[in-house]
Amino acid sequence: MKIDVVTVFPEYLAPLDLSLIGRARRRGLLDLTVHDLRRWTHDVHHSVDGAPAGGGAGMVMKPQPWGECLDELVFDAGEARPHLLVTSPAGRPFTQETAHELAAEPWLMFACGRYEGIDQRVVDYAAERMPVTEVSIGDYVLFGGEVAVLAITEAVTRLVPGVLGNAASLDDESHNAGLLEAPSYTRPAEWRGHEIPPVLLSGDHGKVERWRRDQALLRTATARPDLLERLDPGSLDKRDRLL
Ligand SMILES: Nc1cc(-c2ccc3ccn(Cc4ccc(CN5CCCCC5)cc4)c3c2)n[nH]1
Repeated sequence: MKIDVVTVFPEYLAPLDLSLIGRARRRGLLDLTVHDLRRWTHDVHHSVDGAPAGGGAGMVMKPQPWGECLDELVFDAGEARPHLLVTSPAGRPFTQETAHELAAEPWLMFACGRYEGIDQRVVDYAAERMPVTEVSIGDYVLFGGEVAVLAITEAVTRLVPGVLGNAASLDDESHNAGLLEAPSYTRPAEWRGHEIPPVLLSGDHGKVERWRRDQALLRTATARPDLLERLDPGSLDKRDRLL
């Protein structure tokens, strides 16, 4: 998978050099490049923003640097086109389902805005030439798009084959699709007066699986009853319904 990230704070994306994503990059599983948008400015101050048309608070990112960035990274680089992801508080909510959709794409490009966002014409112009999705990681307003890109990049790249060493972790997620995960424990068996639930030390895999399913249902009913509403009724067995 090829990923390009365009930002005025490339150092904000330094965590992408670490851990499993860093290892996947070094192994050639991810071709990830972070670009400084100021590379496509030409004034002495490398300015990337302007006063909002029609007035209002803050500043807006001007279109010219973004246009020249797209020229160099996309239009002048060949026929292929990325899926452009523009993070925004007003975007489509990013979910695990979105992560799976994006993990299947060959080329993603993230546009990290700052200030009050990017001139809308950049999004409209790009959408005439490639798939563009405005995406939000939650109903709160960040200073800019970089944190959202870090979150999305982690969620997507852990689904790319070979990136997450122990593929079993992904299987569990698919098993409990739609529910929150059950609580996890590791040794010691007793810690500051708190014990590991005995069933998990019983060696009875059937009982353990059943206990984890029950816990996932109870946790979901408590923290995210909305997810239960959306569950396919066929995925709940008779016992599940009794909980
Ligand atoms: N999930 C999520 C993604 C982002 C995100 C992503 C990208 C950028 C680029 C800039 N900002 C900051 C910003 C954006 C918009 C406003 C204007 N808006 C007016 C009406 C009320 C809400 C705010 C203010 C500041 C960004 C914020 N935040 N949260």
